[in-house]
Amino acid sequence: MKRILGTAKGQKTRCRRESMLLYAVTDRTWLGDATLAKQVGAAIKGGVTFIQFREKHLDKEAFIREAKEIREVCMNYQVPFVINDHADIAAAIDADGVHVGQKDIDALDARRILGEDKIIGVTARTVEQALRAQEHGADYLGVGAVFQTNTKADAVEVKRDTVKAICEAVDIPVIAIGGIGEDNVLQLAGNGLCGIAVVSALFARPDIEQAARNLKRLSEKMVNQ
Ligand SMILES: Cc1ncc(COP(=O)(O)OP(=O)(O)O)c(N)n1
Ligand SMILES: Cc1ncsc1CCOP(=O)(O)O
Repeated sequence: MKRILGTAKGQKTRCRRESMLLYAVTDRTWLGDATLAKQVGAAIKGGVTFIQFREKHLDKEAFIREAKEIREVCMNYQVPFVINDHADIAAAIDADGVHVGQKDIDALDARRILGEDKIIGVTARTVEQALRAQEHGADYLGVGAVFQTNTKADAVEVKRDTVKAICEAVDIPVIAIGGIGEDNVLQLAGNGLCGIAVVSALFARPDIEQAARNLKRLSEKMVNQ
């Protein structure tokens, strides 16, 4: 069932649709001599509108240290900053929110941990999951993998019809993720998406700022087509 949410006067919007246009998910795989903070800075300069800190191989101490550094960069540029999986760490370092999957804590529990003002993103691969997440207070949905990806070993493909059905079913912003690059962004047009989430199409590129510029332009075109 559709629920009217959003931007009416006096209503709280934790998550503006414009911030979902180009959502970057961090990954240290391609760091080389750079720092993640530098890479994230370049991505934001190029037009990234949202950052998710997703690091699967750091111990807790390094995770928190690095997350605080990236939070600082995002604060300087006033770009929303969420943490993947760990609502407790998001609360501890005062991140803007958390992104959780179907195997992580539920949005209701994340909301209990983070409070009313923080952003909660949820991964959804079916309309049922999407509606449940919305009902449980999710602020946006990440849907994917929409294309083949080498970045997430256990990624499951979500068909285009399902992406469209999810966008039609919910009122919160929906972004696509998984295997998205400059060559295929426009294939996502016409489904009701608010933007794209990318990892390798940014962080594996030698010129991250330029890659962000290109992806932002394409995402805008995709959303408005
Ligand atoms: C924006 C966005 N969408 C989907 C995901 C995937 O989340 P999840 O299913 O929890 O998988 P992991 O990221 O934990 O591997 C995401 N991270 N971001
Ligand atoms: C985190 C995640 N969730 C579904 S696919 C994916 C990885 C996307 O990475 P890439 O943009 O490099 O394909």
